[in-house]
Amino acid sequence: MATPIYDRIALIGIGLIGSSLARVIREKGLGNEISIATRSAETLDEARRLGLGDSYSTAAAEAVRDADLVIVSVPVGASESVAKEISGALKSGATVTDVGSTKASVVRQMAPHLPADVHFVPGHPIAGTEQSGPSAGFSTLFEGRWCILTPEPGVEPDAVARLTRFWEACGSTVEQMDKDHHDMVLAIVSHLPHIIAYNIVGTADDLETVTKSEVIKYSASGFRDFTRLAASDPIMWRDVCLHNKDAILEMLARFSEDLSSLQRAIRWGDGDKLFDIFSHTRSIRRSIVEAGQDISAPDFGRIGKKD
Ligand SMILES: NC(=O)C1=CN([C@@H]2O[C@H](COP(=O)(O)OP(=O)(O)OC[C@H]3O[C@@H](n4cnc5c(N)ncnc54)[C@H](O)[C@@H]3O)[C@@H](O)[C@H]2O)C=CC1
Ligand SMILES: O=C(O)C(=O)Cc1ccc(O)cc1
Repeated sequence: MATPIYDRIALIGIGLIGSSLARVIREKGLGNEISIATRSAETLDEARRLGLGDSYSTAAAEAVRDADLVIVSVPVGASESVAKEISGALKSGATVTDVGSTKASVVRQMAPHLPADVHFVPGHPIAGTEQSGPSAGFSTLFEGRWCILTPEPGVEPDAVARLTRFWEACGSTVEQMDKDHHDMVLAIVSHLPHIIAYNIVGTADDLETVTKSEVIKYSASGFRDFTRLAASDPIMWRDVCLHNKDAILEMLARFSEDLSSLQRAIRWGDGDKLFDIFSHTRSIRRSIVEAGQDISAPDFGRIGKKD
Protein backbone atom coordinates (compact mmCIF):
# COMPACT_ATOMS: atom_id res chain seq x y z
CA MET A 1 0.00 0.00 0.00
CA ALA A 2 1.31 3.45 -1.00
CA THR A 3 1.74 6.19 1.61
CA PRO A 4 -1.21 8.59 1.64
CA ILE A 5 -0.66 11.61 -0.61
CA TYR A 6 -3.39 13.65 1.10
CA ASP A 7 -4.90 13.23 4.56
CA ARG A 8 -8.59 14.07 3.87
CA ILE A 9 -10.01 13.87 0.35
CA ALA A 10 -13.46 15.22 -0.50
CA LEU A 11 -15.23 13.88 -3.57
CA ILE A 12 -17.98 16.15 -4.86
CA GLY A 13 -20.05 14.10 -7.34
CA ILE A 14 -19.84 10.32 -7.06
CA GLY A 15 -20.72 9.03 -10.54
CA LEU A 16 -18.48 7.02 -12.88
CA ILE A 17 -15.40 9.21 -12.30
CA GLY A 18 -15.94 10.15 -8.63
CA SER A 19 -16.64 6.54 -7.64
CA SER A 20 -13.65 5.24 -9.61
CA LEU A 21 -11.52 7.75 -7.69
CA ALA A 22 -13.03 6.61 -4.38
CA ARG A 23 -12.18 3.01 -5.23
CA VAL A 24 -8.57 3.66 -6.29
CA ILE A 25 -7.94 5.96 -3.30
CA ARG A 26 -9.14 3.18 -0.97
CA GLU A 27 -7.37 0.38 -2.78
CA LYS A 28 -4.02 2.18 -2.93
CA GLY A 29 -4.28 4.11 0.34
CA LEU A 30 -3.87 7.49 -1.37
CA GLY A 31 -5.84 9.29 1.36
CA ASN A 32 -6.63 8.58 5.03
CA GLU A 33 -10.25 9.69 4.86
CA ILE A 34 -12.78 10.11 2.06
CA SER A 35 -15.79 12.40 2.42
CA ILE A 36 -18.44 12.22 -0.28
CA ALA A 37 -21.06 14.74 -1.35
CA THR A 38 -23.55 14.62 -4.14
CA ARG A 39 -26.71 16.52 -4.90
CA SER A 40 -29.21 13.68 -4.88
CA ALA A 41 -29.95 11.66 -1.74
CA GLU A 42 -30.58 8.59 -3.90
CA THR A 43 -27.08 8.65 -5.44
CA LEU A 44 -25.60 9.28 -2.00
CA ASP A 45 -27.41 6.20 -0.65
CA GLU A 46 -26.01 4.14 -3.51
CA ALA A 47 -22.48 5.36 -2.67
CA ARG A 48 -23.07 4.51 1.00
CA ARG A 49 -24.34 1.03 0.12
CA LEU A 50 -21.20 0.51 -1.97
CA GLY A 51 -19.05 1.68 0.97
CA LEU A 52 -17.19 4.19 -1.16
CA GLY A 53 -16.35 6.70 1.59
CA ASP A 54 -16.06 7.41 5.32
CA SER A 55 -18.67 10.17 5.50
CA TYR A 56 -21.59 11.22 3.28
CA SER A 57 -23.55 14.40 2.79
CA THR A 58 -25.85 16.12 0.33
CA ALA A 59 -24.11 19.38 1.30
CA ALA A 60 -20.84 19.89 -0.57
CA ALA A 61 -19.75 22.56 1.96
CA GLU A 62 -19.92 19.99 4.75
CA ALA A 63 -17.84 17.45 2.82
CA VAL A 64 -15.00 19.87 1.97
CA ARG A 65 -14.51 21.16 5.52
CA ASP A 66 -10.96 20.09 6.61
CA ALA A 67 -10.27 18.41 3.24
CA ASP A 68 -6.73 18.72 1.87
CA LEU A 69 -7.84 17.73 -1.62
CA VAL A 70 -11.26 18.46 -3.14
CA ILE A 71 -12.10 16.70 -6.41
CA VAL A 72 -15.15 17.99 -8.23
CA SER A 73 -16.59 15.29 -10.53
CA VAL A 74 -19.90 16.72 -11.74
CA PRO A 75 -21.21 17.58 -15.22
CA VAL A 76 -19.23 20.66 -16.34
CA GLY A 77 -22.35 22.87 -16.33
CA ALA A 78 -22.66 22.36 -12.55
CA SER A 79 -19.13 23.63 -11.81
CA GLU A 80 -20.10 27.18 -10.87
CA SER A 81 -22.82 26.16 -8.43
CA VAL A 82 -20.44 23.72 -6.72
CA ALA A 83 -17.68 26.38 -6.50
CA LYS A 84 -20.14 28.84 -4.93
CA GLU A 85 -21.35 26.22 -2.48
CA ILE A 86 -17.89 25.17 -1.26
CA SER A 87 -16.06 28.52 -1.37
CA GLY A 88 -16.79 29.53 2.24
CA ALA A 89 -15.93 26.12 3.71
CA LEU A 90 -12.56 25.32 2.08
CA LYS A 91 -9.53 24.80 4.30
CA SER A 92 -6.67 27.26 3.81
CA GLY A 93 -3.93 25.61 1.71
CA ALA A 94 -6.28 22.96 0.26
CA THR A 95 -6.03 21.93 -3.39
CA VAL A 96 -9.21 22.08 -5.47
CA THR A 97 -9.30 20.15 -8.73
CA ASP A 98 -11.92 18.79 -11.13
CA VAL A 99 -12.18 16.10 -13.81
CA GLY A 100 -14.36 17.91 -16.36
CA SER A 101 -14.09 17.18 -20.08
CA THR A 102 -13.79 20.90 -20.89
CA LYS A 103 -11.33 23.21 -19.17
CA ALA A 104 -11.66 26.92 -20.12
CA SER A 105 -15.32 27.01 -19.07
CA VAL A 106 -14.64 25.20 -15.78
CA VAL A 107 -11.92 27.76 -14.94
CA ARG A 108 -14.29 30.63 -15.87
CA GLN A 109 -17.03 29.14 -13.67
CA MET A 110 -14.96 28.16 -10.64
CA ALA A 111 -11.91 30.44 -10.30
CA PRO A 112 -13.80 33.66 -9.38
CA HIS A 113 -15.45 31.92 -6.40
CA LEU A 114 -12.40 30.19 -4.91
CA PRO A 115 -10.54 31.94 -2.07
CA ALA A 116 -6.96 33.10 -2.74
CA ASP A 117 -5.53 30.73 -0.10
CA VAL A 118 -6.49 27.52 -1.97
CA HIS A 119 -4.64 26.04 -4.94
CA PHE A 120 -6.84 25.53 -8.00
CA VAL A 121 -5.43 22.92 -10.39
CA PRO A 122 -8.02 21.89 -13.02
CA GLY A 123 -7.67 18.37 -14.41
CA HIS A 124 -9.07 15.92 -16.94
CA PRO A 125 -8.45 12.18 -16.88
CA ILE A 126 -8.72 10.91 -20.47
CA ALA A 127 -10.42 7.77 -19.23
CA GLY A 128 -14.05 6.79 -19.15
CA THR A 129 -16.83 4.66 -20.51
CA GLU A 130 -20.39 5.21 -21.73
CA GLN A 131 -21.69 4.25 -18.27
CA SER A 132 -22.56 6.63 -15.43
CA GLY A 133 -23.40 6.53 -11.71
CA PRO A 134 -21.62 5.21 -8.58
CA SER A 135 -21.99 1.52 -9.51
CA ALA A 136 -20.32 2.02 -12.89
CA GLY A 137 -16.92 2.99 -11.47
CA PHE A 138 -13.90 0.71 -11.11
CA SER A 139 -10.50 1.20 -9.51
CA THR A 140 -8.41 0.51 -12.62
CA LEU A 141 -10.17 3.09 -14.82
CA PHE A 142 -7.21 5.48 -14.82
CA GLU A 143 -4.47 2.88 -15.30
CA GLY A 144 -2.31 3.53 -18.35
CA ARG A 145 -4.36 6.60 -19.32
CA TRP A 146 -3.40 10.24 -19.71
CA CYS A 147 -4.45 12.84 -17.19
CA ILE A 148 -4.15 16.46 -18.33
CA LEU A 149 -3.68 19.24 -15.77
CA THR A 150 -4.27 22.85 -16.81
CA PRO A 151 -2.99 25.05 -13.96
CA GLU A 152 -2.95 28.78 -14.66
CA PRO A 153 0.47 30.47 -14.55
CA GLY A 154 1.41 31.39 -10.98
CA VAL A 155 -0.25 28.41 -9.27
CA GLU A 156 1.93 26.98 -6.48
CA PRO A 157 4.25 24.40 -8.16
CA ASP A 158 4.23 22.17 -5.05
CA ALA A 159 0.45 21.83 -5.26
CA VAL A 160 0.68 20.86 -8.94
CA ALA A 161 3.51 18.39 -8.19
CA ARG A 162 1.47 16.77 -5.39
CA LEU A 163 -1.62 16.40 -7.56
CA THR A 164 0.61 14.97 -10.31
CA ARG A 165 1.87 12.35 -7.83
CA PHE A 166 -1.74 11.56 -6.92
CA TRP A 167 -2.75 10.89 -10.53
CA GLU A 168 0.43 8.90 -11.14
CA ALA A 169 -0.44 6.77 -8.12
CA CYS A 170 -3.85 6.18 -9.77
CA GLY A 171 -1.89 4.73 -12.71
CA SER A 172 -2.05 7.72 -15.08
CA THR A 173 0.59 9.62 -16.99
CA VAL A 174 0.24 13.33 -16.35
CA GLU A 175 0.78 16.14 -18.84
CA GLN A 176 0.27 19.87 -18.40
CA MET A 177 -1.46 21.93 -21.06
CA ASP A 178 -2.94 25.37 -21.58
CA LYS A 179 -6.72 25.20 -21.01
CA ASP A 180 -7.68 26.60 -24.44
CA HIS A 181 -5.31 24.23 -26.20
CA HIS A 182 -6.82 21.35 -24.20
CA ASP A 183 -10.30 22.33 -25.38
CA MET A 184 -9.23 22.44 -29.04
CA VAL A 185 -7.45 19.06 -28.88
CA LEU A 186 -10.29 17.35 -27.00
CA ALA A 187 -12.87 18.84 -29.38
CA ILE A 188 -11.44 16.81 -32.26
CA VAL A 189 -10.36 13.61 -30.48
CA SER A 190 -13.29 13.19 -28.09
CA HIS A 191 -16.12 15.69 -28.43
CA LEU A 192 -16.60 15.41 -32.21
CA PRO A 193 -16.58 11.58 -32.23
CA HIS A 194 -19.36 11.60 -29.63
CA ILE A 195 -21.39 14.19 -31.57
CA ILE A 196 -20.95 12.20 -34.79
CA ALA A 197 -22.04 9.04 -32.96
CA TYR A 198 -25.17 10.71 -31.54
CA ASN A 199 -25.94 11.98 -35.04
CA ILE A 200 -25.42 8.76 -37.01
CA VAL A 201 -27.43 6.66 -34.57
CA GLY A 202 -30.23 9.26 -34.76
CA THR A 203 -30.10 9.24 -38.56
CA ALA A 204 -30.28 5.44 -38.70
CA ASP A 205 -33.23 5.50 -36.32
CA ASP A 206 -35.06 8.07 -38.49
CA LEU A 207 -34.81 6.08 -41.72
CA GLU A 208 -38.26 5.18 -42.95
CA THR A 209 -37.21 2.42 -45.35
CA VAL A 210 -35.03 0.60 -42.82
CA THR A 211 -36.68 -0.96 -39.80
CA LYS A 212 -35.21 -0.77 -36.29
CA SER A 213 -34.82 -4.53 -36.20
CA GLU A 214 -32.74 -4.37 -39.40
CA VAL A 215 -30.50 -1.72 -37.85
CA ILE A 216 -29.90 -4.01 -34.88
CA LYS A 217 -29.69 -7.22 -36.89
CA TYR A 218 -27.20 -6.05 -39.50
CA SER A 219 -25.18 -3.58 -37.46
CA ALA A 220 -21.54 -4.37 -38.22
CA SER A 221 -18.93 -3.49 -35.66
CA GLY A 222 -18.49 0.05 -37.03
CA PHE A 223 -22.11 0.98 -36.32
CA ARG A 224 -22.06 -0.89 -33.01
CA ASP A 225 -19.09 1.24 -31.88
CA PHE A 226 -21.15 4.35 -32.67
CA THR A 227 -24.09 3.05 -30.62
CA ARG A 228 -21.78 2.58 -27.62
CA LEU A 229 -20.62 6.20 -27.75
CA ALA A 230 -24.19 7.36 -28.41
CA ALA A 231 -25.27 5.64 -25.19
CA SER A 232 -23.12 8.07 -23.15
CA ASP A 233 -24.70 10.24 -20.49
CA PRO A 234 -26.96 12.91 -22.09
CA ILE A 235 -26.48 15.50 -19.31
CA MET A 236 -22.71 15.19 -19.42
CA TRP A 237 -22.58 15.53 -23.22
CA ARG A 238 -25.15 18.33 -23.33
CA ASP A 239 -22.85 20.25 -20.97
CA VAL A 240 -19.70 19.43 -22.96
CA CYS A 241 -21.34 20.81 -26.12
CA LEU A 242 -22.59 23.96 -24.40
CA HIS A 243 -19.29 24.59 -22.59
CA ASN A 244 -16.82 23.89 -25.38
CA LYS A 245 -18.98 25.59 -28.00
CA ASP A 246 -16.33 27.55 -29.91
CA ALA A 247 -13.80 24.74 -30.29
CA ILE A 248 -16.52 22.23 -31.21
CA LEU A 249 -18.07 24.56 -33.81
CA GLU A 250 -14.60 25.19 -35.30
CA MET A 251 -13.93 21.45 -35.59
CA LEU A 252 -17.45 20.76 -36.91
CA ALA A 253 -16.92 23.40 -39.62
CA ARG A 254 -13.70 21.72 -40.74
CA PHE A 255 -15.35 18.31 -40.56
CA SER A 256 -18.28 19.51 -42.71
CA GLU A 257 -15.91 20.93 -45.33
CA ASP A 258 -14.07 17.61 -45.58
CA LEU A 259 -17.38 15.73 -45.68
CA SER A 260 -18.58 17.96 -48.54
CA SER A 261 -15.41 17.18 -50.42
CA LEU A 262 -16.04 13.44 -49.98
CA GLN A 263 -19.66 13.93 -51.01
CA ARG A 264 -18.54 15.75 -54.19
CA ALA A 265 -16.08 12.97 -55.04
CA ILE A 266 -18.83 10.36 -54.67
CA ARG A 267 -21.33 12.41 -56.69
CA TRP A 268 -18.87 12.92 -59.59
CA GLY A 269 -17.49 9.41 -59.46
CA ASP A 270 -14.00 10.71 -58.63
CA GLY A 271 -12.47 7.33 -57.70
CA ASP A 272 -8.91 8.70 -57.62
CA LYS A 273 -9.84 11.29 -55.04
CA LEU A 274 -11.69 8.73 -52.89
CA PHE A 275 -8.71 6.36 -53.15
CA ASP A 276 -6.29 9.13 -52.13
CA ILE A 277 -8.35 10.18 -49.10
CA PHE A 278 -8.89 6.60 -47.91
CA SER A 279 -5.20 5.67 -48.45
CA HIS A 280 -4.10 8.67 -46.43
CA THR A 281 -6.38 7.86 -43.47
CA ARG A 282 -5.38 4.20 -43.64
CA SER A 283 -1.72 5.22 -43.29
CA ILE A 284 -2.61 7.30 -40.21
CA ARG A 285 -4.19 4.30 -38.51
CA ARG A 286 -1.27 2.05 -39.52
CA SER A 287 1.23 4.46 -38.02
CA ILE A 288 -0.73 4.40 -34.74
CA VAL A 289 -0.76 0.58 -34.77
CA GLU A 290 2.98 0.50 -35.60
CA ALA A 291 3.57 2.76 -32.60
CA GLY A 292 2.32 -0.17 -30.51
CA GLN A 293 -1.38 0.63 -30.12
CA ASP A 294 -4.07 -1.76 -31.33
CA ILE A 295 -6.95 0.53 -32.13
CA SER A 296 -9.46 -2.34 -32.31
CA ALA A 297 -8.61 -3.70 -28.86
CA PRO A 298 -11.02 -2.84 -26.03
CA ASP A 299 -7.98 -1.46 -24.21
CA PHE A 300 -7.10 0.97 -26.99
CA GLY A 301 -5.91 4.25 -25.58
CA ARG A 302 -4.04 2.72 -22.70
CA ILE A 303 -0.56 4.16 -22.94
CA GLY A 304 2.05 1.72 -24.28
CA LYS A 305 -0.41 -1.20 -24.38
CA LYS A 306 0.47 -3.59 -27.23
CA ASP A 307 -2.09 -6.42 -26.98
N1 LIG B 1 -17.87 9.64 -18.27
C1 LIG B 1 -16.68 9.74 -18.79
O1 LIG B 1 -16.28 8.89 -19.60
C2 LIG B 1 -15.79 10.88 -18.39
C3 LIG B 1 -16.30 11.99 -17.75
N2 LIG B 1 -15.49 13.04 -17.42
C4 LIG B 1 -16.04 14.21 -16.76
O2 LIG B 1 -16.26 13.85 -15.42
C5 LIG B 1 -17.36 14.56 -14.87
C6 LIG B 1 -18.29 13.57 -14.21
O3 LIG B 1 -18.71 12.63 -15.16
P1 LIG B 1 -19.27 11.19 -14.75
O4 LIG B 1 -18.67 10.74 -13.48
O5 LIG B 1 -19.16 10.34 -15.95
O6 LIG B 1 -20.80 11.56 -14.54
P2 LIG B 1 -21.94 10.78 -13.72
O7 LIG B 1 -23.23 11.21 -14.34
O8 LIG B 1 -21.63 9.35 -13.61
O9 LIG B 1 -21.83 11.45 -12.29
C7 LIG B 1 -22.05 12.80 -12.04
C8 LIG B 1 -22.22 13.03 -10.56
O10 LIG B 1 -22.40 14.42 -10.32
C9 LIG B 1 -23.49 14.61 -9.42
N3 LIG B 1 -24.00 15.97 -9.62
C10 LIG B 1 -24.62 16.48 -10.69
N4 LIG B 1 -24.88 17.78 -10.50
C11 LIG B 1 -24.40 18.08 -9.27
C12 LIG B 1 -24.36 19.26 -8.48
N5 LIG B 1 -24.87 20.41 -8.91
N6 LIG B 1 -23.79 19.19 -7.24
C13 LIG B 1 -23.26 18.05 -6.78
N7 LIG B 1 -23.27 16.89 -7.49
C14 LIG B 1 -23.83 16.93 -8.70
C15 LIG B 1 -24.44 13.48 -9.76
O11 LIG B 1 -25.33 13.21 -8.73
C16 LIG B 1 -23.42 12.35 -9.94
O12 LIG B 1 -23.03 11.84 -8.68
C17 LIG B 1 -17.98 15.33 -16.03
O13 LIG B 1 -17.60 16.68 -15.94
C18 LIG B 1 -17.39 14.69 -17.26
O14 LIG B 1 -17.25 15.65 -18.30
C19 LIG B 1 -14.13 12.99 -17.64
C20 LIG B 1 -13.57 11.89 -18.24
C21 LIG B 1 -14.37 10.77 -18.69
O1 LIG C 1 -16.06 5.92 -23.65
C1 LIG C 1 -15.24 6.47 -24.40
O2 LIG C 1 -14.85 5.93 -25.46
C2 LIG C 1 -14.69 7.79 -24.06
O3 LIG C 1 -14.29 8.51 -24.93
C3 LIG C 1 -14.66 8.14 -22.61
C4 LIG C 1 -14.37 9.57 -22.31
C5 LIG C 1 -15.41 10.48 -22.33
C6 LIG C 1 -15.18 11.80 -21.99
C7 LIG C 1 -13.91 12.21 -21.66
O4 LIG C 1 -13.71 13.48 -21.34
C8 LIG C 1 -12.86 11.32 -21.63
C9 LIG C 1 -13.10 9.98 -21.96
